[in-house]
Amino acid sequence: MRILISDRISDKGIKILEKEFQVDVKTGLTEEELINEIKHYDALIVRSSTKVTKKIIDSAQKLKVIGRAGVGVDNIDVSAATQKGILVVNAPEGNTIAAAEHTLAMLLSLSRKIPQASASLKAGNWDRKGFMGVEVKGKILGIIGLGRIGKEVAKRAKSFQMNIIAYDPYISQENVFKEDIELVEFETLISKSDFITLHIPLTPDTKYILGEKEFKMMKKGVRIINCARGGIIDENALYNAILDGTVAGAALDVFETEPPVGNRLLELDQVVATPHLGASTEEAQINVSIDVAEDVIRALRNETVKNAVNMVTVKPEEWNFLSPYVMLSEKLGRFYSQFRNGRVHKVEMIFKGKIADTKTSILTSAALKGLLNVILQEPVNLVNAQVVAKERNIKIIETKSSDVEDYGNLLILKVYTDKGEGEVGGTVFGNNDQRIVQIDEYKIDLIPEGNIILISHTDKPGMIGKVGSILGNNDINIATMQVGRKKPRGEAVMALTVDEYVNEKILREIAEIEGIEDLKFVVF
Ligand SMILES: NC(=O)C1=CN([C@@H]2O[C@H](COP(=O)(O)OP(=O)(O)OC[C@H]3O[C@@H](n4cnc5c(N)ncnc54)[C@H](O)[C@@H]3O)[C@@H](O)[C@H]2O)C=CC1
Ligand SMILES: O=C(O)CCC(=O)C(=O)O
Repeated sequence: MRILISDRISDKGIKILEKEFQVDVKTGLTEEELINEIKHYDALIVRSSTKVTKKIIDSAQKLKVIGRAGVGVDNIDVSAATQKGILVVNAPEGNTIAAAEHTLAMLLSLSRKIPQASASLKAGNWDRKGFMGVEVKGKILGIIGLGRIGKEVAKRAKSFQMNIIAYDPYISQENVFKEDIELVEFETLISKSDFITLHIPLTPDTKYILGEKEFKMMKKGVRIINCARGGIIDENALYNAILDGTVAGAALDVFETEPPVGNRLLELDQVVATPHLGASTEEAQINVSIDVAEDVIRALRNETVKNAVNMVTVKPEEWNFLSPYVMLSEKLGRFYSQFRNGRVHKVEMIFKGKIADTKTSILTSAALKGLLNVILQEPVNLVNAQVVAKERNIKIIETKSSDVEDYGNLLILKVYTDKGEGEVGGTVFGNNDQRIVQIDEYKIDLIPEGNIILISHTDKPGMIGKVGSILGNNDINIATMQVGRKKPRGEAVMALTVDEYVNEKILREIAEIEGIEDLKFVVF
């Protein structure tokens, strides 16, 4: 398998990749060049310079994973990747400290005008009046986004005796000590802070989170630090707010367009700027390079990854428990789509027992993968299964209950079609003994492997013998046989596992036996 690395990353990760794969490092490629190159690769690794556009993703022929050596994935069209079933992984932990330390460096540079003073001195001046600063002690620092970096910034700012307030709608006060950080509403943060620092991703929701309206609400003399992403601040509004004196200064590591050619903010004395250096420490670059390399390897080996962006992530301990159920779910889907017809409009996954408390979404994806791969031309995998289903107007629901009936854990795939509904249920015995235990209302005990002949019939004497002799006459060996029935001589389901492939002619011969209503040949 081949891996393309299109931005500069630390050698440490490259060496890990090279032990197992062919690795090509080609930096500075244009979009057109990447469109041509990507066809040959199973994995692509980028930092922030490469823009992984939909065109590039759509040109990929065997790409399985895109790795981002860093946190932000706004340079990757994640929804195009998901659509195509390409996994996106990032390395979110390795550069947290670097970004937090850079933020503090920017905060102090801004409050003490260090870059401006340094430039003045180097230009031959000895100006001690022009660079009067402000202390940060006792000032209010407003943090927008209290994730990994935001929290590390808070810790460090606390040691400068700043008063910290934060806005993060996804974090509650129980998760942070009130004495350290007070969680406040967005408007309160905007209007009360002396310094505002942002640590949020760039998404449609956060675009221009600070714009003209927000700058108007700020304290006069506020200072802004952005070491997260360009685009979360409206740069024109910031420019105007600096000119009208609302904002005393801004420290910017990131810009809406990078490099920020012709950006008017860079002309202002009140602006301190670095060229997206938040993660640029030796330590961080080694960390993210190793982290992304390891996750790309896991993805290429079809193992569970640590930092999936477009798929549910499961911890290794949890994966040990879940993986047989993931395999079983897929088999339930594959089984169902081979024994029932009809246009699917709703899929319900019913989880009973301890399994209901796990990350069931991955099991639902697996069942959809099994179901849709039989029906559709395009490849469906765990990454794109739910997206592909929704695109086809298939409603997906999950029903969970902790009730334990006959089995410790039970998964039921219930499918609603224009021809009615049906269900197939399964469980796992021991470590990995997967069984189908229910077909519609019939109880059964079937190992979902190999070739299975599934017969709906009326239960009566001689039925099994007739089927058996047709198979015997055609040299088909029966491995196992199961009958599920509601009552003797009523409707029943017969499932025969056979060692050989059974052709159409033999299946028709069996279907003609009196009392057989339906017959399907299922291959796992
Ligand atoms: N300048 C640089 O070189 C670097 C920049 N970054 C940027 O920093 C960002 C944050 O990184 P981490 O802290 O590691 O991510 P994280 O995912 O740990 O934290 C992000 C936080 O933002 C919060 N959030 C999301 N939407 C929000 C909103 N509308 N308002 C307020 N809070 C919101 C989330 O709840 C989360 O707690 C990254 O997305 C990346 O863009 C990260 C590393 C280096
Ligand atoms: O790769 C870099 O240096 C940028 C890091 C960054 O912005 C991120 O991790 O989100």
